[in-house]
Amino acid sequence: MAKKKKNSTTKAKSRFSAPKFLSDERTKPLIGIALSLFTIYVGLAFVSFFFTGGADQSKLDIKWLELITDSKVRVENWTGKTGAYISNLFINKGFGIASFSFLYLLVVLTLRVWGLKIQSLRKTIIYTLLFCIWFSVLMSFLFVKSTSHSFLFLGGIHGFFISEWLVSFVGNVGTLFLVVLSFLTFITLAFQNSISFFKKLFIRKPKTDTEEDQDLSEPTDNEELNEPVSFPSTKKSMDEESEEEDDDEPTNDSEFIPKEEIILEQEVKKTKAVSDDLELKIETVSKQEETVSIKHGPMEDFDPTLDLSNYKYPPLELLEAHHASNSSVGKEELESNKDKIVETLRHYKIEITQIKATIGPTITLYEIVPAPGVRISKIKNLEDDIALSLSALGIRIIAPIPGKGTIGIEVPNRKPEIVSMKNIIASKKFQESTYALPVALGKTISNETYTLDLTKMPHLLVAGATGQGKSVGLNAIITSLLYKKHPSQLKFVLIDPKKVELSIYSTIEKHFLAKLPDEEEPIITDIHKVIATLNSLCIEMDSRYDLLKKAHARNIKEYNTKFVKRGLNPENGHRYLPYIVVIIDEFADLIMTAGKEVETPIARIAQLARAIGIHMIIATQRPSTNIITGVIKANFPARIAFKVASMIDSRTILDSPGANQLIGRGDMLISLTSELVRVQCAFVDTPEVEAVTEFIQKQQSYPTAMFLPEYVGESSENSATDIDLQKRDALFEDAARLVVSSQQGSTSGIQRRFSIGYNRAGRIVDQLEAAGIVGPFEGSKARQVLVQDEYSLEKLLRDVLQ
Ligand SMILES: Nc1ncnc2c1ncn2[C@@H]1O[C@H](COP(=O)(O)OP(=O)(O)OP(=O)(O)O)[C@@H](O)[C@H]1O
Repeated sequence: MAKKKKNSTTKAKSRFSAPKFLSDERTKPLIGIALSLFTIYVGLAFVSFFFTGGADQSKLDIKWLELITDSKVRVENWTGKTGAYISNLFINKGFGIASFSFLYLLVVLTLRVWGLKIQSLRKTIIYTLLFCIWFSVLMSFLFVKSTSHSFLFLGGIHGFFISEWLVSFVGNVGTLFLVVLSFLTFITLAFQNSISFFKKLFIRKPKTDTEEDQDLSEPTDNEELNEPVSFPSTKKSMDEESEEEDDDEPTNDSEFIPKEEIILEQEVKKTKAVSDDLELKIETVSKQEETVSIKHGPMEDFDPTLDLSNYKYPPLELLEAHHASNSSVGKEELESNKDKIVETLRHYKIEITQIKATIGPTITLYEIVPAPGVRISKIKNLEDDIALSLSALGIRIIAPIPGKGTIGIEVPNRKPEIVSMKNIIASKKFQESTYALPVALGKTISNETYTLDLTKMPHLLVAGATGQGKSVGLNAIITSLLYKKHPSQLKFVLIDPKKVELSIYSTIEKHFLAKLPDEEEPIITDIHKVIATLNSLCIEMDSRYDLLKKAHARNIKEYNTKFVKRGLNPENGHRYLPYIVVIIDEFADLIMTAGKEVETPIARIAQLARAIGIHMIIATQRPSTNIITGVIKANFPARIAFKVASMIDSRTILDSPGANQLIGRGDMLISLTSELVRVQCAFVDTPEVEAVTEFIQKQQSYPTAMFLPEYVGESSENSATDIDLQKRDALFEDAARLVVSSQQGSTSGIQRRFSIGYNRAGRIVDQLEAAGIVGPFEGSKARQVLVQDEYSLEKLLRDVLQ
C-alpha cells in the first residue's frame, strides 16, 4: 500500500516537472521576461480593479470578443480592456480577493524560470488552490451582506454560491464551524508541527522529557495522514516548511532534531532557499578555464634546443574544439536525480541533512551528509538500488570522500560533454606548468584541468577493456608532451605489437623517436626487437648512471643543469640527456609471447630509471594477474584505469573496485597514491594527431632518430671468437687504451669518445673481446675490463699486432 502511494507520488512529481524548453538556455531568458511582464500586467490589472472596477462594471458584462472588437467601448482599468476583463473574471466572477493567490502562483513560476526556487511548485499549486477556495468562501460568508451594494464581491461568485449553499444546508453557525474546521484540517495536513505548535500555544507549562518524546512521535502519525495527498512525508521537510510559513512564530524544531543536525541545517539554510524536501546546493564551477597563448621562452647558457633552433612548437589551431551539442546538465536533471537519491535512501530509512551537486563533464557528484547515527556501510551497500532508481550505469559511491566528511554519489550525466584536447592544452594550468614532463589528461569532476608530471609518477600503467578510450588516452599523453617539449629534450620509444595504434607517429621519427641503430622501422612491432630495445634501454640506463656518477649529479635534472651551465665537458663523454618515454601499447601480447624476457628488463628499468629520465607507460586491454604480475605492479605505483569488465579486473589494476562502474568513452580513474581521482580523458582524434605530427615532420630534423646503445643478443655472443683480428678496426688500439685507462668496457663510451656510430663501436668492442681486453657480454651490464694497466695492454697489443 505504502509502495503504491509512493509510486503515485513519483508519478505526480514527474507530471509537474518543467517542460524541456524551460531548461533550454536560449529560450529560458525569453520565457522569463515574458512571464515577468505578464505577472506585472496581471498584478496591475487586479490592483486597478479595486479603483476602477465600479466604473467599468457595466462595460464588462458583454462578451470578451465584443469588448475588444468594439473600439467605442473604453475602460478605466490601467491595463485596458483585457486587464479589466481578466480581473473581473477572477475577482468578481471567480474567487474574490482570494484571486490574488493566482498572482502569487505567477510570481513563484516566474522566479522559478529565473532559477530562483523558493518552494516546491507542486506543493505551492496545491496549497494555493486550497487556500484560494477556502478564503473565497470565508470572505463571502463574512462580508456578503456588508458589501451588497458594492461592485466588488469579496469572495467572488464561487465563494458566494458555496457559502450560500452551506448556510442553507447547515445554517450560519454550522457554516462558521465548517470554515474553522476546514482551516484547522488544512493547517494540520500542511504543517507537520502544527499539533505540537497549537499545544504549545494553548498549554503553556514547562515541558518534561516524556512530553518531548510524545512530540517526537506525533510527526510520524501525521506522516501516514499526509501520504495520500502526497504532502511531504518526512520530519525534516515538514520542519522546514513550518518555519517557512510561520516565520515569526516560535518553532519547535529544536525539540525534534539533535543539536548537530540543527547546526548543519542552519548552515544549509544560510546558503539556499528551502524546497520540498532537501534543497540541492549546486556547486558551480566555471567550465571555461582560463586559457593562455602558447609561449616558449629561450634558454640561458647552453641551449640544447639550438640543435634545431628554428623548431616551432605545434600551434593550437591544429586541434579541434569538439563540442557535444546540448551537453549541459539542466536543473531539472539535477533535481530529479536528487529526488531519486533522497527517495531511495529514505526508503531504507536513511535520513540525510544536506545534499550538494558538483557538475562535471560526464558525471555529477552528489555529496550527501547523512544524519547522525546512520551507518556509512548501509549507504555503500545501496549502490545497486540507487543505480536502479536512477536507471543509470556507472553509479559509484565513495563513502566517505577522503578528507571531506561527506559521502559521494557519482551519477553519469544524461548528455556527456566531450572534453577536447584543445581546451586542455590551452588551459592556463597546463601552459604555465613547470613540470619536467607535463601531461594533460583531461578534466576532473569539478571541471579542473588534470595535469601530472610523468617524472614524478615515474611510470604509468594504463588498463581498460577494448574500446573504452585507452588509445585516445595514450594519444592525449603523447600530444601534450609534443606541445610542451623540444625534440632535443624528449625522445619516445614506441612499442606497438598491434602495429596500427602508434604508427601515426612514425613521421616524427627524426625529431622525437629513439630506436636501435640497426632498426629500420621507427615503431617497434616485432617481439625480438622489443626484447633488444628494452635491453638496450637498460644499457642506456647504466651508461646514464655512469655519467651522473662522474658528474656528481643525483638525477637527470641536476645533470642537465650542470651540462647546460657548461659545467661538464663533452670531451669526457658528457652529453645533454633527453628524457626517454617508453610507450608500450598492448603489453599483454608481449608478456604472453616473451614472458620473463620482457618482464625482467621492464622491471629493471622501472626500478632504477627514475633518476636518469627514462619513464615507461604500459597499456593493456587484459588486466589479469598473469599479465600485470606482482613484479610489474610493484614497480608501477601510478595507474590509470578506463572501464573494465569486472570488479576483479578493477582490483588487479587499482587494488580497489570502481573501474568496472565507469561509463566508458574516456571515463577513467587515476590512482597515484592511495586516492582515486575520476577524470574525463581529453579527446584527441586521429586527424588531429596527424595534423600535429605532419606539422613537426615538415620542419628541419636531426639526420636520424636518436640511436639507443646497441644490444648484442645471446645469439651473437659467440661471434667474438670468430673475429679475425687482422681485420681489426683502425680505432682498435685507441679504443683499447681508452677502455683500459677508464676501466670501462661500454660500447656507448667508445661511440661517444670517438664520435662513431653504434655499429662500429659495437664491432670494436667485439674485437676487444676477441683480443681478451674486455670480458664477454653480460646483458645490460657493462663488460668487465680484463687488462688492469697500460703496461700489460701494450704487451698484449704487441702480441696481437704481430
Ligand atoms: N576521451 C574521450 N572522449 C570521448 N570519446 C572517447 C574518448 N575516448 C574514447 N572515446 C570514444 O571511444 C572510442 C574507442 O576509443 P579507443 O580507440 O581509445 O579505445 P581503446 O580502449 O583503445 O580500444 P582498443 O583497446 O580496442 O584499441 C573512440 O573512437 C571514441 O569514439
